[in-house]
Amino acid sequence: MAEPTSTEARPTRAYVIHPDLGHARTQRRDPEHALAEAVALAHALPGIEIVGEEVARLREPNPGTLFGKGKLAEISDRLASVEAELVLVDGPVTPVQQRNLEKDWDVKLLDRTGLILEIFADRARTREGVLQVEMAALSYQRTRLVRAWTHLERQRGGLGFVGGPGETQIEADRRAIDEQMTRLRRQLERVVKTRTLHRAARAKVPYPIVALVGYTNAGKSTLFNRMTGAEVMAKDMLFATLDPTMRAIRLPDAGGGASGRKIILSDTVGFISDLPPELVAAFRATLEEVLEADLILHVRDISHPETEEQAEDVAEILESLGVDEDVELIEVWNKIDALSDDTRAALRRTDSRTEGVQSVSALTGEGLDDLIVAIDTHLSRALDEPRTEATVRLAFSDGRRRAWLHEAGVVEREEAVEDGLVLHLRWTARQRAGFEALDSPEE
Ligand SMILES: Nc1nc2c(ncn2[C@@H]2O[C@H](COP(=O)(O)OP(=O)(O)OP(=O)(O)O)[C@@H](O)[C@H]2O)c(=O)[nH]1
Ligand SMILES: [Mg+2]
Repeated sequence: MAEPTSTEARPTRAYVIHPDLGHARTQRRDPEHALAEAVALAHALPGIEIVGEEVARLREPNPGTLFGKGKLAEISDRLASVEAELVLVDGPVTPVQQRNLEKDWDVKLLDRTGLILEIFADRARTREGVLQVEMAALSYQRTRLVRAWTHLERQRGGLGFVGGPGETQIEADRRAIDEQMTRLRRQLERVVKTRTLHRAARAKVPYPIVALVGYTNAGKSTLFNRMTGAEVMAKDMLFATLDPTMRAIRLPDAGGGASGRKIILSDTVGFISDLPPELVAAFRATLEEVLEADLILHVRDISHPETEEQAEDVAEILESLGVDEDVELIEVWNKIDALSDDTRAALRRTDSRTEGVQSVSALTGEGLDDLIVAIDTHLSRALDEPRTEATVRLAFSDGRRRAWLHEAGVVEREEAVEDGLVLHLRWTARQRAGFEALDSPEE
C-alpha cells in the first residue's frame, strides 16, 4: 500500500467510477448523469482533485472484486496512468470487494456511503449534526471492520472518531464501537431534549414555519438568502448546508401583495438519490423542522435534465420522513434564468395555470413577488384563518388586479357584466387588506 511520503496538504488524486449495472436493475437514470452527480459529490469533499471519471458497465457484480477480470485490468491501467490514489465508487462496495480492489489497484477506495459520510462529517456544524454523523459513521463502519478508510483521515484529520482500527482486533474494535455508540446515543438524547425545549419556547412565538426542502444544489440556500438577506453559504457544491438554519422574517410587501406577515424560514440539508439507509435514519431528526412546518417550499432546479426524477426522490423522502400528504406545499421551480426563452415562457404559462407552482429565479429575483403572495395564501389556508365572502367589480382593463386575485387563489367565480367583471371571492382579512393596498388602475 502506497503511503503518502509526507503530510503536505497537496490534494488527493481521486478517480470516480459509476458502476452501471444496466438491465440488472431497473435503471431510471442516465448513467452519465449519475456519474456527473457522483463527480459533483466528490467535489464536495475538501482536498480532492478529480483526475478521471468513467461509467463502468458490468453485467453482474462480481462478489469478490465487483468488476470482472478484464474490466479490473482495464481500469487498473487507467488508474496507473493518471496516478490515482483514491477511487470513489458510486455504489455499494462490500468490505471484501473493497479490500480486494484496494490491493489490486493499489489505491484507497470509498463507496458511495463512505463518500457521503465523509462529506457530512466535514459539513456538520451543530452538536446534533456532528453526533448524528458520528453515529451513522460508526454503524457503517461496524459492518466493515475489515479496514477503515484511514486515508482521508490521515490527510486532513477528519473523521477522527472512527479511529481506523487495525485488522487484528476486530472483536475488541466492535465492542469499542458498540460502547461508543451507546455513549453517543445518550448524548444525542440530551441534545434532542434541549432542542425540544428550545422548540417549545419557540412555539410561543406565533409565527408559522416555512421550510425550504429539495434536492441538493436546487438553490434553497440562495432563495433563503434572497428572502432573509442572510449570508448562509450558497455554493456550487453539494451539501453546502447540513444543519437546518432558521430565521424569523417579515414577508416583504410584494407590490402591495403580501401582508407583512411574520414567518420563520428554515433552510435544510439537500436530498440526493440513493441516500444510504444509515443516513436516512440518522438525518431524520435534522429534518424534524420540516415535520413541524406549516408550509413546505419544495425548491426544484427546473433547468436540470433530471428535474422530474429529483422531484420524485424528494417526494419519496418527504413521505418516508412522515410528512403528511395534506401539509401545504408549494413547488418552487427555480433557476428559470438558466432556461431558453421558449422553455421559460412555456413554464410560466404552466405555472400560472397550476395551483401550488411558482417559477422563480433565486439568482435574479424574478418571480419572487408572486412567490411571496403564494406563501401568504398557502399559510392562511394552512393556519385555517377565517374567511369571508365578497364581490369585487373590476374593469376589463384591470388585468393586474384580476391576476393578483387569481394568484392569491381567492376567486370562487367570475362573471362578465356589461362594463367589466364581477368576481366572487372568499378571502381572509389579510388578503383583503393586501388587495386594497394595490394601486388602483388609472381611470
Ligand atoms: N442560474 C441559477 N443558479 C442558481 C439559482 N439559484 C441558485 N443557483 C446556483 O445553484 C448552486 C446551488 O445553490 P444553493 O443555494 O447552494 O443550493 P442548495 O439547494 O442550498 O444546495 P444544498 O445546500 O447543497 O442542498 C449555486 O451555485 C447557486 O448560485 C438560480 O435561480 N439560477
Ligand atoms: Mg443549501
